Amino acid sequence: MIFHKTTLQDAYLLEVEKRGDDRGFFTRTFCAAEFREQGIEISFVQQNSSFSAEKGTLRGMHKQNAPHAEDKLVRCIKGSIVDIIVDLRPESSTFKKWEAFELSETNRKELLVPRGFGHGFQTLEDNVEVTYLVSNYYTPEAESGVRHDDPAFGIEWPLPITVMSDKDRNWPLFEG
Ligand SMILES: Cc1cn([C@H]2C[C@H](O)[C@@H](COP(=O)(O)OP(=O)(O)O[C@H]3O[C@@H](C)C(=O)[C@@H](O)[C@H]3O)O2)c(=O)[nH]c1=O
Repeated sequence: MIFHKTTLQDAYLLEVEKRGDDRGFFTRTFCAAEFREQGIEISFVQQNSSFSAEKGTLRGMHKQNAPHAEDKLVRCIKGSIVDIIVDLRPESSTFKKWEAFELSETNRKELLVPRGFGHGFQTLEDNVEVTYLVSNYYTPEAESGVRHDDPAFGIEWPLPITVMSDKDRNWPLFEG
C-alpha cells in the first residue's frame, strides 16, 4: 500500500498495489504491519457498508466521542463518492480545516480518517456502495456530528444535495 500524507494532520490517502496475473489482480486493502511501518497503530473491530441509491446523497458529518472515538478506513467499492473530512481536534495544527477526496471503484483509493475527525461523503452517481473498517464499536450514545453546511468550516460539496437523513440536517452548529 502507498501512503500519501494529506493536508490534515494524521490523515492519509492510500493507494493499493495490484499484483496482476492472467486471472486479474490481487491487492491488499489493509495490512496492520504496513500501517505499523508508517507509525500508525490501529486495531479495527467492525466493518460497515452503506448503499446509497441516488446520486447526490449526502451522509455526514459524523464522529463518535471519546472514549468511543474511532479511526476509519474508507473505500468505495461501487460507483464513486467525494469523501470529506474535517479536523475537529482543538489541539491539532489543522483544527477546523477540511479536505475532499474522490474515492471510486476504479481508483480504489482508501482514506484513513483519524479519530476526532468529522467524516462525510456525497455520492457522485446512483447505486453507490461504501465500505469502511472502524476501530471502535458502534455506540449510539457517543454519536455526534457537525452540519455539512456549517459556516465554521465552509465545506464545498460537489453536487446539489438530493437525499439526506433528518439526523444529518439537524446537527447543531459547531461551537469551538
Ligand atoms: C454506524 C452504524 C449505524 N447503525 C444503524 C443506526 C441506524 O438505524 C442505521 C443507519 O445509521 P446512520 O444513519 O448513522 O448511517 P450513516 O449515516 O451511513 O452513518 C455513517 O456515516 C458515515 C459518514 C460515517 O462516517 C460512519 O461512521 C457512520 O456514522 O444503522 C448500526 O446499527 N451500526 C453502526 O455501526
